[in-house]
Amino acid sequence: MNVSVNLPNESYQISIEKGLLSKCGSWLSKIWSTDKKVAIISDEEVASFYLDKVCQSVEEAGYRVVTKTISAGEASKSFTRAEELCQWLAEENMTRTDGVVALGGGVVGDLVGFVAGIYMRGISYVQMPTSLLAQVDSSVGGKTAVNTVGIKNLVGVFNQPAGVLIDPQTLTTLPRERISEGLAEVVKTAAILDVNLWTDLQKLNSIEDFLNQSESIIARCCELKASVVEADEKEAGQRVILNFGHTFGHAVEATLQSRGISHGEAVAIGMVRISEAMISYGYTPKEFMTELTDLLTKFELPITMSGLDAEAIITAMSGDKKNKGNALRLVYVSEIGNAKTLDVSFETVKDYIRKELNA
Ligand SMILES: NC(=O)c1ccc[n+]([C@@H]2O[C@H](COP(=O)([O-])OP(=O)(O)OC[C@H]3O[C@@H](n4cnc5c(N)ncnc54)[C@H](O)[C@@H]3O)[C@@H](O)[C@H]2O)c1
Ligand SMILES: O=C(O)C(=O)C[C@@H](O)[C@H](O)[C@H](O)COP(=O)(O)O
Ligand SMILES: [Zn+2]
Repeated sequence: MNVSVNLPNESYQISIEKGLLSKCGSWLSKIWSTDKKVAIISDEEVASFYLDKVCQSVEEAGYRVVTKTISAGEASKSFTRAEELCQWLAEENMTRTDGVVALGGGVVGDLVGFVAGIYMRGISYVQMPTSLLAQVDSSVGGKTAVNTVGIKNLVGVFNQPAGVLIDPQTLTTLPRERISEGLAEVVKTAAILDVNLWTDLQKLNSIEDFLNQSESIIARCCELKASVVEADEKEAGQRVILNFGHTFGHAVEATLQSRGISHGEAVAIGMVRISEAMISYGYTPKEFMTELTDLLTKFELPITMSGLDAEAIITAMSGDKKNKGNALRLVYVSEIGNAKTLDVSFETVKDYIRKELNA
């Protein structure tokens, strides 16, 4: 299955097929000439499963290959890792006419996409996402970033990949809680963009049921995200709806890093929290909450979290990139499959959070 992302300057294809990773060299040769040197960057866990296979296929296609692995986990989305990777690319004499592959989950994708955007002011890169979250969301659309001063994705660039290769077979080695994590972004995508996908998700009985249909659901999520990115590549307006659940979610994720909360778990909690608030003010229909929490529970995701520190959440939210002056731009579901935004003063949000979390 192929999905196109049509942009004024950098259109690209997303190829989705079980087993495609073993043929990634010939896939790559349709995008890059084989005289390029290719730097494949992965994390240690993903590398242990897939790096040899990818290297072999890329070399067989005729490319010169160099490889680098980083530690797995969110802590790698840092300036320090980005600088180390830039230094390594320089040591390997990588030039602007060469190419970089991001092989891994959203952490590798966001970090490597950022490095590819700044090394020599830009070197071509492709995404080979191996986690569900990266296959349905982070590998598409060109948002790249590192975290700093306790704020998620504070520094980054919009940098579209030259192509995205998705092999849903990689989900067989992904731990179950990471499948759940990716399903949080699938639920988000359906909630804001596609009532049909929402009802399809409701018909699934379990994570296993989802895995049986993963290829078509991944493709649907990519199509939906591509349509938003095509309409508003750099988040001047409509793209902001992809941030549903992320204002509170990112703050939870940043403040609970030491407890090992994942992005998807934090987004699940964030979607529930914003929907609670928006239902209480009459912006989101009441029935949405039961449907949302039923889906999240079925996919083994949290819907609430105790012990959140209101002041730490407020501080993390102050760095949200959607903020406009002293207002927070909040994304809410107006009806299933549609989302809208509401600008609310930071003072009002602070009062609400203190009231809710300190109750
Ligand atoms: N750029 C975007 O648009 C966008 C969208 C959503 C999320 N994100 C970012 O993505 C990150 C989360 O991504 P993630 O959930 O993929 O986390 P991750 O990259 O940390 O991967 C999760 C874990 O799964 C392992 N893993 C990945 N693929 C595997 C496989 N096939 N088999 C076995 N293990 C595997 C990784 O080594 C890691 O330990 C966050 O930093 C989030 O901010 C970015
Ligand atoms: O692609 C987008 O746009 C998104 O907002 C997708 C989100 O799922 C993702 O977590 C993104 O990285 C959040 O972006 P940010 O701009 O809030 O850092
Ligand atoms: Zn997200």
